[in-house]
Amino acid sequence: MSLLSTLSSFSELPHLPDNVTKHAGWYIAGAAATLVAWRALTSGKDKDTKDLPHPPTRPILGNVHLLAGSPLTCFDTWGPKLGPIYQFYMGSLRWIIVKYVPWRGANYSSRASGELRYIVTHGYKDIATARYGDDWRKRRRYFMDATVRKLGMYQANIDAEAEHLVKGLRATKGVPVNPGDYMMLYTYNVIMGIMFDLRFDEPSDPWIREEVKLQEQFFQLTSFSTNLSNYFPFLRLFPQKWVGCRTQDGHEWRAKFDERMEIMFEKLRKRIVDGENVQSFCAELLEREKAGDIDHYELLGMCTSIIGAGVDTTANTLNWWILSMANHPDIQAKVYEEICTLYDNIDTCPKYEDARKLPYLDSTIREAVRLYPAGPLGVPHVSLEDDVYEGYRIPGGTTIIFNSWAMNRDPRKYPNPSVYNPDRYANVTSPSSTLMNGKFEDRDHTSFGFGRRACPGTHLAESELTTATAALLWAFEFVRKDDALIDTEKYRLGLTLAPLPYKFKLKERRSEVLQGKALSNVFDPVDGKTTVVFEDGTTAEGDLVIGCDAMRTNDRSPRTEKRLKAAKGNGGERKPVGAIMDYVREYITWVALRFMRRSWNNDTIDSDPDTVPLD
Ligand code: HEM
Repeated sequence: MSLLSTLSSFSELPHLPDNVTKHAGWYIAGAAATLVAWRALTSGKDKDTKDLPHPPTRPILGNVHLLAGSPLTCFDTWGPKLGPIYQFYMGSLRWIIVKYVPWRGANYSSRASGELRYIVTHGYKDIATARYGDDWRKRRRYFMDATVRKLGMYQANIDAEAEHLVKGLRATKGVPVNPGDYMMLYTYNVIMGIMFDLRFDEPSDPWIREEVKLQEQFFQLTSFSTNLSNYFPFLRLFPQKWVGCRTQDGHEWRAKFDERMEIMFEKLRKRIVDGENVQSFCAELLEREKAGDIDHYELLGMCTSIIGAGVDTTANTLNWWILSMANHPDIQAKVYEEICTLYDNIDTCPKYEDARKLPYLDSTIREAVRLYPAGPLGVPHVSLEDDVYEGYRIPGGTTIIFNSWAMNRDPRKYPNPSVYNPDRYANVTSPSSTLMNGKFEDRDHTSFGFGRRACPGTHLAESELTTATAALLWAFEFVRKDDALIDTEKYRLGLTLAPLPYKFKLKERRSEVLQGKALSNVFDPVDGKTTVVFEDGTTAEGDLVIGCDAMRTNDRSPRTEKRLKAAKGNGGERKPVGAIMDYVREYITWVALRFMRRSWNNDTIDSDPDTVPLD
């Protein structure tokens, strides 16, 4: 379900006017007649081309019922049988999924339309959902100017944030916390530093909690079950509120996000007016707005993309890397040894300039990015024009998913693909940001996307990951809570791919040196407890818990908020009958999806007569 949520945001259809509902019968009859006529007119055409293979489909549903469970597993099953390129149906929509198809040209570089996406981006005036064209190119160029050409200008910030990350975790004094919150604070602060020259101290800061909530709401707003009419257009014949289309929530989300951004911009303007020379990306954007190069909505849209794409992705990659270190003490020890031998100034927290010279550390990061891509199915692309690929017809406007998950785990390229083995990158020296622009076969992995839409934040992500991992490992040892390996093949697929909550201990390595005193931190492998002695003589012990649950703390969807307000009787706008309808709709959706899965989950590709024969 969660993946579908992500994917669904790329396939919404335009809204039909309300009066459609009055003439539903005529519309259905008209649509059926058009379909028959179209079939008659087009049959026999394109004799030289063929349709792509596809898994068995059900009338109306297509393949939605199979994907609703675990899409990655579903694609893992279909892929070996259907080959490197095949199609499947999301209700009435045909999507294509590819593996090892190195399309780089403009044709496969656009994005799909969608009503909610239109709302939350002020009409695609951002980077990530913008259609291919001059406006997208311009915004992407401005962004990359800051994060590639001028990255050096922000590096001191990133170094300082990595040190804050270490200090923040040390300051918890062994009280169990969720380090995932600290990773998120780190990546959010890096982005806020670049955009506004601003930072926050604590993950518990109300501004940060609100941010976590907004990101989660954004994800829910574009989720599968709230947008069923994307795939089943006949649902558009009903009032959209009945079928869960949450346009009003989309407007509210946008208003809230804009309000927060305007507060940031106001602070920035004031500092500039006061004569401060603020070096920040948004200060540059304000200049560009003044010069008429961009309008205010583009300004806000770009902020949406950068925060939306740049925080959770890198934070969860760090969570996966920590998990990998905790699972592999031998690998962890080797990285630490590399830090000790190659880094001269071991008494101070390493900075990027030193960390980037540690090849084994670099391999451990690449391996985590390969095995756990933040967006395992990337962001769907859309083709602009009709095309024929190896004899297959690919109509313009088709949604195309690049299956990074499968590509990164192909045993032909990565022997024992699910094993965390940094040595596979022993001879790779070029950064991913360089390799992704070279030959497809030479890439270290495909986690940063494809062609012209490939991630423009790759350089920044590389710098953030290198700086933070070196600082963390310099300061702490990650120790598994018990002997059993933490299961890395289970995950939560929400906004990005996140590990399930897992427990480990942070054993401080350098407290003595950092504090200038012979303080101790002792990990007892027998009872599994770590005791840290602090400067003031106090001691503490405890587990540190990491996991995606942190991303959900305090989370409440707009709908839940309204319900709570209504329940408290404090005048929430939603009337009780509206709340009941919400429950009923959610329940029906839930039952329907469970029913569909139970009824058809015995389907196999081979047993279905509709399946296109495979060689
Ligand atoms: C480990 C970290 C990251 C990973 C794995 C990652 C991955 C991706 C992927 C797979 C895409 C879609 C590419 C495609 O459509 O083919 C993407 C797009 C994007 N990413 Fe990243 N990303 C990361 C970090 C960042 C950061 C730090 C930023 C910015 C601060 C960022 C900004 C963007 C933007 C703006 C897009 C949309 C590009 C477009 O549509 O033209 N990403 N990213």
